Amino acid sequence: MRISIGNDHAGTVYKQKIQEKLESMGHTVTNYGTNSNESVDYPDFVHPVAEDVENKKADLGIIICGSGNGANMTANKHQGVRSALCWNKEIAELAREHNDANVLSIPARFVSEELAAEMTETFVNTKFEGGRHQRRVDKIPAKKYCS
Ligand SMILES: O=C(CO)[C@H](O)[C@H](O)[C@H](O)COP(=O)(O)O
Repeated sequence: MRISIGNDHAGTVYKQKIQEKLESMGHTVTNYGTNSNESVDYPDFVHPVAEDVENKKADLGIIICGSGNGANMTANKHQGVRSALCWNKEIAELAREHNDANVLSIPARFVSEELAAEMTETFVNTKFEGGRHQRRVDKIPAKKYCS
């Protein structure tokens, strides 16, 4: 898979570990940084990931900030992006199975590096179930209520 990844200063170490794991699994990773621990603004590093997913240049995105919320909010501003804030493997699995999430948002300051890597593996390896969930996912865009 083509996977784009972005993070702020809170997620640099986690990103490095996750990128290594994804590459060892055979995925092609595009890293938008930051690669430093110096304070930065998470939208600058999350928008490029969401744009790749929106424009189908990436199959999935991984975004990491301190709480996961700012990154998640940023990604979900993009058309066709369904970014899920996840804090355990079960939530990551459900985000794919039920919500067809295409971006995983990781709260680096609230999960261990090991759990972050495990959630990533689960997210990438889990398929959308479709069926009743497809109907619900189709209703997520707000325009469905405006037409
Ligand atoms: O969690 C975040 C956004 O949702 C960011 O990663 C920041 O870490 C958070 O806003 C805290 O910022 P700080 O400059 O590291 O104190």
